[in-house]
Amino acid sequence: MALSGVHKDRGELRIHESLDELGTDLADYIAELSEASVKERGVFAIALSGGSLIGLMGKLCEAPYSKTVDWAKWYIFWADERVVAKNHADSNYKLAKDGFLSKVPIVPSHVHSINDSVSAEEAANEYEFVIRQLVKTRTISVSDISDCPKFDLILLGMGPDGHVASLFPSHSVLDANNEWVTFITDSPKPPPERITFTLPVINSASNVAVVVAGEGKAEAVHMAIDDIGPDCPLVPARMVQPTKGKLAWFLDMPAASKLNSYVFSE
Ligand SMILES: O=C1O[C@H](COP(=O)(O)O)[C@@H](O)[C@H](O)[C@H]1O
Repeated sequence: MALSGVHKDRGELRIHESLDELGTDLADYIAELSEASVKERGVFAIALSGGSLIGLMGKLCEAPYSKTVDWAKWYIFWADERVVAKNHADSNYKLAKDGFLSKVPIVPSHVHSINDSVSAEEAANEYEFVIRQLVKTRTISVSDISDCPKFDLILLGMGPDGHVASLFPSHSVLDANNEWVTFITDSPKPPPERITFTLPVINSASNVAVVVAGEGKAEAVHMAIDDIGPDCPLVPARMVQPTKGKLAWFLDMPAASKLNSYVFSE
């Protein structure tokens, strides 16, 4: 790893020389959390995002992880999904299925994707209902300080505008705090109809990792991590602050290139 350290209030920073190195570190991190969770709870409840994240998780499909991870204990969810057919090029499910889920022996009934044949509102409600049933059986743990589900790991990407999941800057979706899963029909990034975990759910997870690569996201990384002062706009990624869980940033050098140098001091 090129640089690593713990920021005073923005979690662990893991900055990598290359995407290859980032991919290996990310696979190690996920495999370690899976092992710890299976040991403690017997299962691993992980929520994926779409976008570049899935490609960066690719090493998990290779040795040694393909053989050593206890895939039968994994339960898969999505932190956000586009409300399109599952075979549509924009589907986060399709992306994960083609790039990851079809390459490892995850139990098909453990893969919890949205109902793509209903409205965004209904899909969000149904998805929350599914999660509620799995919280009752403790397949998904429950937060001890809120009524929210406590996923073992939520993996997030981040857009150049600082959005995470489908929580976009200056959008009212950022204020949703009565639901676990909500919906939008006016996403500034196509497609417009999406469902998304709300901030309280993301911030109740045991572990949240934000995985970001590329110079085009350097400004958003700076806004999400550095001390930027009260007058700067609050990007959604900065609102990711697990209450009791751990936050980790997986960055490549170009994405980290606008961070203030003091963050590297540890
Ligand atoms: O629209 C979305 O974008 C973000 C970021 O995607 P990336 O390709 O820039 O990494 C993604 O995390 C989210 O799941 C997706 O729906």
